[in-house]
Amino acid sequence: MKNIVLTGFMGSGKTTIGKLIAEKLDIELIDTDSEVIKEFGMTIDKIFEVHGEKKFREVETKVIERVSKLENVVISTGGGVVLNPENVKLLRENGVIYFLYASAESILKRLKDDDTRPLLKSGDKLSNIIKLLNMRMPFYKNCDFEINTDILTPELAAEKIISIHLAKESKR
Ligand SMILES: Nc1ncnc2c1ncn2[C@@H]1O[C@H](COP(=O)(O)OP(=O)(O)O)[C@@H](O)[C@H]1O
Ligand SMILES: O=C(O)C1=C[C@@H](OP(=O)(O)O)[C@@H](O)[C@H](O)C1
Ligand SMILES: [Mg+2]
Repeated sequence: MKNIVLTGFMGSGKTTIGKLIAEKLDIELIDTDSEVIKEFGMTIDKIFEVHGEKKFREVETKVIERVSKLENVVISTGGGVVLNPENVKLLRENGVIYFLYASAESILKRLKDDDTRPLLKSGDKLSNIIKLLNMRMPFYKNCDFEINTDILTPELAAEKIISIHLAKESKR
């Protein structure tokens, strides 16, 4: 089976929905953030603080180079993975890309008490989300399927992706 690759903004549900899909299909989940955390031996927040975003992105791409070679897995990406076209190209080789859409308002609701995302830590959270989301939207739109998570529970979003994916696989 081709990999199920989840993309989308911070708080769109990539980690949560990826876990559910992996459980339901009984396949492995790779969360690229967890892989980067393992490489550095520190949290994302600490990596940004100590090494900076540029170094984080370099290691993130190394992780993508490795995990994109796998097959039959779910890959939950970090929200910035799609900014590098090379990452997207690699992920497409063995995978189908599902963009999890969430509105700025939903993202704020989901992340208002979160302090683990360095890019949303300083300044006004809603205006940061709107600015980054608008800038990134063309990158997210470069996907195979778009799933609107504003109107779905994680459980239903997982089921929807599985049904699209299995239908697509059966036609290959
Ligand atoms: N469809 C959804 N509806 C409501 N809350 C959600 C949904 N998807 C995710 N969440 C919540 O949003 C928060 C961030 O989810 P997470 O999976 O970490 O997002 P991401 O990995 O895309 O940054 C979590 O608290 C999660 O429970
Ligand atoms: O959007 C981004 O640039 C980032 C998203 C985060 O992952 P989630 O999308 O899982 O929150 C994490 O990779 C890092 O904080 C940077
Ligand atoms: Mg995540």
